[in-house]
Parts: sequence; structure tokens; C-alpha cells
Amino acid sequence: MSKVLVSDPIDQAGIDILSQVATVDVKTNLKPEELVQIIGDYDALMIRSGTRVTKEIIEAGTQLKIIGRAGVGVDNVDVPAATRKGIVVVNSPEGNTIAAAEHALAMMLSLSRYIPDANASVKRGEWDRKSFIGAEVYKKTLGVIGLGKIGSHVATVAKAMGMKLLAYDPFISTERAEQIGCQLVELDLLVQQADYITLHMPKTPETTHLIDAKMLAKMKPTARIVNCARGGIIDEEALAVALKEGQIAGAALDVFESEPLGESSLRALGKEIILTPHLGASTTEAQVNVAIDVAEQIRDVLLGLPARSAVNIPGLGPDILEELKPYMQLAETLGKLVGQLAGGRVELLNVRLQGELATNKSQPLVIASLKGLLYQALRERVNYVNATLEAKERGIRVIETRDAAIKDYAGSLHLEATGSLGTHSVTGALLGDGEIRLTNIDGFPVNVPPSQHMLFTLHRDMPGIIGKLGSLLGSFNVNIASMQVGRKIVRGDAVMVLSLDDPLPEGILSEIKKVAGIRDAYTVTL
Ligand SMILES: NC(=O)C1=CN([C@@H]2O[C@H](COP(=O)(O)OP(=O)(O)OC[C@H]3O[C@@H](n4cnc5c(N)ncnc54)[C@H](O)[C@@H]3O)[C@@H](O)[C@H]2O)C=CC1
Ligand SMILES: O=C(O)C(=O)COP(=O)(O)O
Repeated sequence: MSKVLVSDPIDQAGIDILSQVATVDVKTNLKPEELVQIIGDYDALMIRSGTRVTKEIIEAGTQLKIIGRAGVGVDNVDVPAATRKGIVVVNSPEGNTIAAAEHALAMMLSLSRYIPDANASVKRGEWDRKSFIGAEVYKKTLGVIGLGKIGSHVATVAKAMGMKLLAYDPFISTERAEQIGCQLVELDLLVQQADYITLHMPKTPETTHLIDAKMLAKMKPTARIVNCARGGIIDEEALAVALKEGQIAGAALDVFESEPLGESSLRALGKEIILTPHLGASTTEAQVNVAIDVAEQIRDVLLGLPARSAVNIPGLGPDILEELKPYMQLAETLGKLVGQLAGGRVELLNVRLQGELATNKSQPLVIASLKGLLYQALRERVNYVNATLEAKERGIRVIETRDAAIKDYAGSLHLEATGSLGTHSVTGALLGDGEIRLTNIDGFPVNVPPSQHMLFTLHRDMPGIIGKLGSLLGSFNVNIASMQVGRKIVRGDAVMVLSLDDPLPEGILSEIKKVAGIRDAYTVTL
């Protein structure tokens, strides 16, 4: 049975799902060195923001197949290191969107009305009303930086509160921003004009310290800033100075450069700052959502199925994935086959989507083809996560083409590879029941199911060859399960495809090539 380590607190709903397929150990608050020591026993690791999954941990995780982040941000995971080792990293892109957006809105309103400090003063027994005269958000300008899922929800709600909306997001179209009621502007303009600024982008090299002393200096003295995205997007030292000197009016932070927040000049500030301990996703609803979402993906990957929200393989909606799953199997089989026919050192792979398949996304099929193609070289080390990277590192050029006009099967996939044994091609299709059929080998039409041990010959179509080959295989005690000849013209060139019950013994291939009329022969193991 597989083993899953859960190293941050997650909802029981997630543990229940994982327990269907694995032994689940929940061990929170582990020190990095403790995690390095035990991770080698586990097939999957499930985390939130509390666990830093470093390169060292990934390298020690020799059995790891998947890292599941029960939330959005994966900045605490060394994703490139995981990709290199073929480990899928999944998250829950939508499970906590509303929770995080509502927290940002709550922070904005709390900041405007000094609710945390007013509350604390009443609890201390005071009745001070004049110290807490706030500001309204109505008709004020909110600048949303990062107009993704959370930013969009914040904008939508803020609009309903009568706020004017500016947005900065280099990857969002003007039309999309307008749909949400935001005017897309440059960052400088946004920070100069906004009364409230809210951050909703990932932490990347570009966004780290994006809000620094210079940026803070451009803001209105009445401006208030909210960060429920990631610590380190705001330079905390510069923020503490700006607040102290009255350069801006307030800040509300849920996330910090280092968590838990240690010694910090931010703690010494007054009612102009609100600090929460990374609570954006901490609602009952969000925790159930993310735990189920990620646990289901871990379960699927442990069962050999693809994950729906992997961050290090192309994003595919569950619908597309469901539809393409059988074709990915076909692509992988054809990749294995053509890779062996072309010999090692494949330099070029052409993947052609034919017939109805031509309207589908090609990327997953290309990845599956590469996974098959590289299997000979890498065995179990190659998977959907690292196949593209491994192919690139081996200098394999990939061409994707489509031909909707080829209609001999409803949808078929054609792979052509050039390697040390020259250029070879295979075509395959799926039958109604999802079974794979090889429909063409090197331009010769065939109709055979793939099998584990196969033999292909290129020969002259003439009497006696099939018999000679059969006797030769028999003399080596190799049993033929099925055999088919594909030819274009009678007595011209032809291919023979044999499914064998046993692998071909050493040395027999050279004997086969000596049979009169046989020009070439290849064995393939699928
Ligand atoms: N405080 C908390 O507990 C939570 C924090 N988060 C954080 O919130 C952030 C946003 O999450 P989602 O909206 O779900 O992500 P998302 O991927 O839907 O949106 C992020 C947006 O940021 C934009 N972006 C990327 N680089 C940018 C840049 N340099 N400048 C401006 N915009 C840029 C992207 O184009 C995208 O539209 C993430 O950092 C996530 O980790 C998410 C959930 C809970
Ligand atoms: O989903 C995110 O990006 C979050 O920041 C939530 O973090 P958490 O799962 O609450 O530790």
C-alpha cells in the first residue's frame, strides 16, 4: 500500500480520501532535518504553507510521486527540483478563492474603521470614540494588483460597495478587466491614484519587493494597502518606515517575508496596521474544499491516473483530461513503438493528430508520445511531468501537425521519428471499446492490436517467406500469437507484424534478416 505524509494541518475530509488508497501519517511541525530523514518512506506529501519543500527534501524523497499543496501558492515548494525528478506538484487553484478574497475585503474595512484596535479598547474597559474616526470606502479608488481569481472577486465585491476600480496585471487583457469593471492601468498610475491597494499576485522574482520604499513614496498619504497574497511582495522594513513617517495611512498584512512572524518593527506600530497570522484560507469551507481537491488528486496519481491541477504539467480541465485519457495511452504506446523502430538517439519526432482528433489539444498527446519514446532510455524515471524537459535535454525536436481530412478512423494519431535506424512511422487509432489498433507501419496499412513482444519485418511480398519465418521462430521455441502482412501492391514491398508470446532470444534477429526476401527486421517490447 502507498504511504502519504501529511505535514501541515488539513481537514479530515482529505485524510478520509487518502485513506482509501494509502496509509496516511499526519506529522505536523516537523523540523526540516526531520522531514529529510523520513520523507524517503513516502509516495506522496501533502502540505499547506507551513512546510517548506526544499531541493534537499525532494532529493531525499526517493519514492515521492506527488506533492499536493492544499491551497494555491506553491512558492514554498522547489517546483523545478520536483519537475526534474518527475514529481507532480498539484494545488487547489480555486478551493480558497472566496476565503482569501473575503479576508482581503475584511482587512480593508477593518483598516478603514480601526475595528481591531477599537475592539481591543472596549475589551480593556474603555469607551473611546474619538480615536477611531475612520474613512468610508464608498466612492474611493481601489487599486487591485493581480487580477486573477482572488483579485477579480475582491474587485466585484468592491464595485458593489461603490468603489472605483483600477487594476494592474501584465497578463490580463483590457477586455477581461473591463468585464470585471476595472480600468487596467500601469502600476505607477495605480499606486499614485488609489486610496486602497490590494495585492493578489504570486510571489515571483518580479513581484518580490515590488512594493518598496520608492513605490510607497508614490502613494497618497491617505492610502491604505492590504497584502493577503504573499509575504515579501511588500518590503516590510520600508513599510514600517512609511507608516511611522505618515507617508501612507495604513496597512493590513496577512502574510510575511518570514512566517511565523518573528522580531519585527511592524509589531510596534499602532492602529494604522493590522496583522493576521496567514488566515486568508482559514475558513471551514475553504479547508474542506482544498483538502478534498488535493487529496483526490493524490489518490488519482497514486492509482496511476493524471492529476487535474498539476502546476508542473500543462493545465488541463477535468473534461478535456477525461476525453483525452484513452488517446494519451494510445500516444504513449505509439511513442514506445516508433522510438524502438527508429532506434536510440531520436532527433526528431513528428506528432500528427488526424481526423476528429485534430480538433483536440495536442500538448498532452505530445507529452504522452514523448513519455513512450523515452521509456527505453529512462524506464520508470520518465513520466508526464518530466518528459518534455528530458526530451529537450536530449535535443529531440518535436513537430506537431494536424490533418482533419484523414478520416480512415474517426480519430487517429500518427508518429514519425528519425533516429539511428532512420525514419519510421506508426499510426494508431482507438476502436469503439477503447482498444488500441495499429493501423499503419512505415506507410503500410495494417490492423493489429499492440502486444508486449512484437516483431516487424520489411520484406518482399512473395510466396514462402511467412512459412520460413514461422519455422525459424519455431526452431527458437518462440510462439506466434498473431501475424499480419501489410502491403500496398501485390508482390511489392510489405511489412509483417507478429505478436509473440515470448521475447525474441538473443541472436535470432540476425538470423531473420538472412531469410531470403526479408530486408530488415525489428523487435519491439511494449
Ligand atoms: N493569504 C492566504 O491565505 C492566501 C493567499 N493566496 C495567494 O493569493 C495570490 C493570488 O491567488 P489567485 O488569485 O488564486 O491566483 P491567480 O493565479 O488566479 O491570480 C494571480 C494573478 O496575478 C497576476 N500576476 C502575475 N505576475 C504579476 C505581476 N508581476 N504583477 C501583477 N500581477 C501579476 C497573474 O496574471 C494573475 O492574474 C497567490 O499569491 C496566492 O498564493 C491564495 C489563497 C490564500
Ligand atoms: O493557498 C494559499 O496560497 C495560502 O496562502 C493558504 O495558506 P494555508 O494553506 O492557509 O497555509
